[in-house]
Amino acid sequence: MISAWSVADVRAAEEPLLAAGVPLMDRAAFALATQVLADLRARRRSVRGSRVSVLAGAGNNGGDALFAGAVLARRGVAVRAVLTSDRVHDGGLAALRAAGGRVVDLAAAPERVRDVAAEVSRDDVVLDGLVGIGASGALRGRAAELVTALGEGPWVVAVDTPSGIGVDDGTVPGPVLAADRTVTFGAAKPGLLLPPAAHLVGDLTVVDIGLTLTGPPAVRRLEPSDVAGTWPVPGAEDHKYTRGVVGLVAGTATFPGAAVLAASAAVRTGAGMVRYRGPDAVARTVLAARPEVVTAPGRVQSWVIGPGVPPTADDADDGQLDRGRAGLAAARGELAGLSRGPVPAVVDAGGLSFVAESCPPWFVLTPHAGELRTVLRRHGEDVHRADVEAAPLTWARRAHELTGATILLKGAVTVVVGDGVTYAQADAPAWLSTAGAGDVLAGILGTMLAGRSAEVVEDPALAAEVAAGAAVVHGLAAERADPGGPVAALDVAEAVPGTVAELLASRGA
Ligand SMILES: NC(=O)C1=CN([C@@H]2O[C@H](COP(=O)(O)OP(=O)(O)OC[C@H]3O[C@@H](n4cnc5c(N)ncnc54)[C@H](O)[C@@H]3O)[C@@H](O)[C@H]2O)[C@@H](O)CC1
Ligand SMILES: [K+]
Repeated sequence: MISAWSVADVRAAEEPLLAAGVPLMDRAAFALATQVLADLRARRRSVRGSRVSVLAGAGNNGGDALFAGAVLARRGVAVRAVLTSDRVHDGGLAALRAAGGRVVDLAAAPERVRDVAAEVSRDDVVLDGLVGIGASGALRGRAAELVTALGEGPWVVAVDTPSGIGVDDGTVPGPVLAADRTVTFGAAKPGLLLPPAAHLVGDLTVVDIGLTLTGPPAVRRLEPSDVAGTWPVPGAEDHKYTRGVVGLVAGTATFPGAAVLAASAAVRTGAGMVRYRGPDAVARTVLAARPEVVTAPGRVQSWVIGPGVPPTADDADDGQLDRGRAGLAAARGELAGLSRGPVPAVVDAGGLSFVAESCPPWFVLTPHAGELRTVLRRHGEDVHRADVEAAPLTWARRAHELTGATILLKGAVTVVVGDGVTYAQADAPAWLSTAGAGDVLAGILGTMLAGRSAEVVEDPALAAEVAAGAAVVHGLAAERADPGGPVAALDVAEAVPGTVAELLASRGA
């Protein structure tokens, strides 16, 4: 798992060490320089004679970059520091000069921004030390002008964070130089994992500078090993009810495919059984694709409600909205017969249209940005889809506060907000953004929740962890279905058994 801590937590962890005179900046700068040397060797074989620009802002972030520049200059790299502010870290600047680095002061010569940007663009590596965890708002002044003027070209290494991202919330309020690599100090920061800023981070390298971070992380990212470690493997005593039965309310005569995709994914993820609830015509289509599915009512350990169901009854919902409402009531534990007490539920697509009332955390809503906007508007928030896309964490959190449910906000980076926990999962290859991918995710998640049904109802934070785990499995299955090309949703579902087998095999490794 990658854990990210807030700026306040990182500063609190630094404080006692700085008071004790621990040379944190030296450690950070040395680790940064070591990484840049490795990148230079990998990219152009020889370090000597290569050219590096250090973009240095006013604070300690610039200090890190300048000290690293000094280390590089001593190794024979031609280093140019570009200063964007009339303040600069004196020690860092002195070290760079002493090591033979050149200095361009843009604060003193603002008219040179374009020319300097053109020169910097031709370098082998650019170190972005304009601003780090001290950033407030969008990048301003000469720093903003320089970043805007810089074209594509050099390999960009961001120092601690890509300058100008919302370090705690992952927003991108203004110009940011997209990094190929981010070397971050002490711990990852939330904005490095959260969208949209996460798309500007490149490869993330977390450097240990001796900070001890206590308390829960602000944002986590599960890795495959985390999912492998908690996957329920059936034993000799298990049967379909202990494995978990998934109740599925999905599809209509107009959208039968969603039911097939969600059912296939649930079967392929290892559900003890899938009970399909829906119109006869759709049930026949589902059975034709997956004869393992059962259509008789009975006990379930989780519900999946809404894939392929329209949001309003006027759009020929074929009775699915009523079946979905009944399923949700059962998941609350209010309908004896359909389940024994409360069970987890995945609420997707059309199912989202009736989650107005307060939900327990074991309800996982799985909207994309447009659907989240609709849920929020129903709760009185004046919000547009673009707002959700610009600040996914903020709005997923708000939806969690308003509904009580765990929120899985789908996107290239999926954000999951549950009871006191947040996950940001970047598992999905871009090829996965196709019709039906969400239906498959719902089936995978429903099965994973059914397998740990009682635990999820008992532990308010667990639904979020399972949801993040489902995003991992979904992404891995997509890669397996087609490494590097177009991928069809049903192929992703079919790739889940191999994915799970690989995860389980890695447990012993
Ligand atoms: N505190 C420490 O002990 C350590 C700090 N480290 C480095 O220090 C950084 C934090 O240093 P600082 O607290 O000095 O803060 P930063 O260097 O991140 O930024 C503060 C400076 O940037 C300016 N600034 C803020 N927002 C801006 C914006 N939107 N546009 C343009 N300029 C803006 C401010 O006026 C201020 O001068 C970390 O990110 C890390 O790189 C590391 O050396 C590790 C140890
Ligand atoms: K930076």
